Amino acid sequence: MQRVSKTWGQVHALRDVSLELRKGQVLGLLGHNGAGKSTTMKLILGLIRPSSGELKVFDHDPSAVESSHLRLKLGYLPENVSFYDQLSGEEVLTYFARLKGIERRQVALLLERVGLAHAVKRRVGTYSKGMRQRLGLAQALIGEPRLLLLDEPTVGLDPMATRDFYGMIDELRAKGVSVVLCSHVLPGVERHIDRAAILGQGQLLASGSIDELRDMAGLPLMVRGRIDGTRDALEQRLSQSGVALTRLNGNAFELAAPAGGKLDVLRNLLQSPDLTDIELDPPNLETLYAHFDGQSRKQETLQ
Ligand SMILES: Nc1ncnc2c1ncn2[C@@H]1O[C@H](COP(=O)(O)OP(=O)(O)OP(=O)(O)O)[C@@H](O)[C@H]1O
Repeated sequence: MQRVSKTWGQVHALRDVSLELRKGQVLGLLGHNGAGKSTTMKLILGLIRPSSGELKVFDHDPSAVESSHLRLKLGYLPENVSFYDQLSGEEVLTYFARLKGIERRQVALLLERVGLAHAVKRRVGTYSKGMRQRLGLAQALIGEPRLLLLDEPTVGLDPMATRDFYGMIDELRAKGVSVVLCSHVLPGVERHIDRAAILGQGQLLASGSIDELRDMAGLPLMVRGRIDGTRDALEQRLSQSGVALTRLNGNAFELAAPAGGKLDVLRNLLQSPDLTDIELDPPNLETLYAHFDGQSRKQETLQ
């Protein structure tokens, strides 16, 4: 995507967004409600066209009529999956496979892969929310797509099913499948994505690998530890390098080591003979998301 904008009347759903996704990469697309995530997915699918800018999927304009063959390479799980309730899971998937021109043979394998083998003959109307979501995933995987677009894929999945889902994403990534993953459920996502793009009010607030986002944000490393005896000496030593120590219960403490000076702080800590425990908590995806989103809201208030 090169400087892509999309407007709906007065609404700027996307403004000047540039993004790139390579083969076998998983991109986490993050943003608050209405930030432009679904719009981005619909543009990639060719369901809508950009108001300006350029968008290419496998080197083609996805909305061009002659690009209909492209759709065979794409798999899409919409945010709200809805199926024909009167059909069984097997019938639903067979129907979607036929629409995509894919052999029925895949249907049973896919249902097994998403853990629905026991319910293939049951009517979808009797499925639980998580089972419907699994069926949605199976539908997105029909025809072994090269690019998967998943809108809130783990909504309704229990912790084990969520773990299985991310295991599946890791396998697909290893096979060279590219994935765009929209999620509001951030904990646990960062290990499975190569890059994150954070959208806010239709604008790209930040994008890069987790390490790049950490460098950009310059947030401190949170350090928690325990010390045998008094914390006074350590407190004094750290205050010389401008780091304040917060006393917690018992003889535990917490401090925020500045991004640029964290190694100095850690060396200082490790030299303390009384240190009995230490835990490091680098900024995670949730903290980074809150940072970039908060920064853009602050700027908006100032304008
Ligand atoms: N067909 C449409 N007509 C008018 N406005 C639209 C249309 N589709 C989206 N919008 C607007 O574009 C903006 C971006 O919407 P989008 O659905 O892309 O957000 P989102 O990030 O997917 O949000 P959510 O997390 O709530 O699903 C919103 O202000 C939305 O109201």
